[in-house]
Amino acid sequence: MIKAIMNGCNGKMGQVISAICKEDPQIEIVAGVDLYDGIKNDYPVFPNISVCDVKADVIIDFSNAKAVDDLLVYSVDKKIPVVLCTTGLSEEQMEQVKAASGQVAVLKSANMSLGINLLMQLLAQAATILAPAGFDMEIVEKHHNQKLDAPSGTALALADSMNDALGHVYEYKYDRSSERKKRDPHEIGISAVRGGSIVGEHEVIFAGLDEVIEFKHTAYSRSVFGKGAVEAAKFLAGKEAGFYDMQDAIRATMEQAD
Ligand SMILES: NC(=O)C1=CN([C@@H]2O[C@H](COP(=O)(O)OP(=O)(O)OC[C@H]3O[C@@H](n4cnc5c(N)ncnc54)[C@H](O)[C@@H]3O)[C@@H](O)[C@H]2O)C=CC1
Ligand SMILES: O=C(O)C1=N[C@H](C(=O)O)C[C@H](O)C1
Repeated sequence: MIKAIMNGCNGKMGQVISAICKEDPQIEIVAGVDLYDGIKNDYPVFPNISVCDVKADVIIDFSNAKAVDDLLVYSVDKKIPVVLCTTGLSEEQMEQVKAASGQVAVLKSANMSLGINLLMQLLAQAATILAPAGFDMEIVEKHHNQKLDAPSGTALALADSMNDALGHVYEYKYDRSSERKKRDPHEIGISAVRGGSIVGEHEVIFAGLDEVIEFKHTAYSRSVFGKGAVEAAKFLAGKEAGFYDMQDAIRATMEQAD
């Protein structure tokens, strides 16, 4: 049985993961961490990860960007692999994540769903054909009104998958209201919509001359992220130091199924 610490256990995703693990005989949450203590869980909950003294094989993190610095220190110090799902990290924090992965296994993904991870591969392929043919690339993402970061980590990851495939020559454009000028062909526009209880929608538009191709992913429930994160935790427990992503976990799960 894999023993997991749930960082951000009393949040929306923390509670989804808790419910999934309760039904899974391969993984158990042995401790939680959260600033908010208003939920009763069947494991001990600590207000900060630095005071968590429960032994574990892996940490699953869905918390807040501000919590990630302490999380990385703890993970490196205790040599516990971490599945890092929190979005909105700064560039400095991304450097810290990379540095931590030199000492412990870190799996970072802005989106744990199978659909988005497949979409990244499809977009890389589409971009290499459509961008040189003059198609403009735009991303529109929609999320619930409680989300703190914008644009979503997923929108940035989708843009990165196209930009990586195109040799990193594209700039990301988040706002067109500050200047009056035509769209630069070497930009990827990213727009964020916030409202109600939308779980997560990502639409990628390739707009060419007289034709438009659109790719769209809709998450109808948070369990698509939760299931992916739990599979990622099972994959990462016991792994040697290194930087892993969701594609690594999906590949391993598919190889096991064969
Ligand atoms: N990678 C993925 O597939 C997904 C990533 N996310 C990301 O995960 C994060 C959490 O999302 P939600 O659960 O929807 O948010 P939420 O706001 O419902 O939950 C976050 C929880 O973290 C707690 N928290 C805040 N500071 C903390 C600290 N220093 N230590 C421990 N806990 C702390 C909060 O009290 C709260 O209970 C966000 O960054 C979100 O964008 C969300 C869904 C999917
Ligand atoms: O905050 C959320 O809810 C989500 N955040 C992630 C992101 O920023 O991409 C993933 C998912 O879309 C839900």
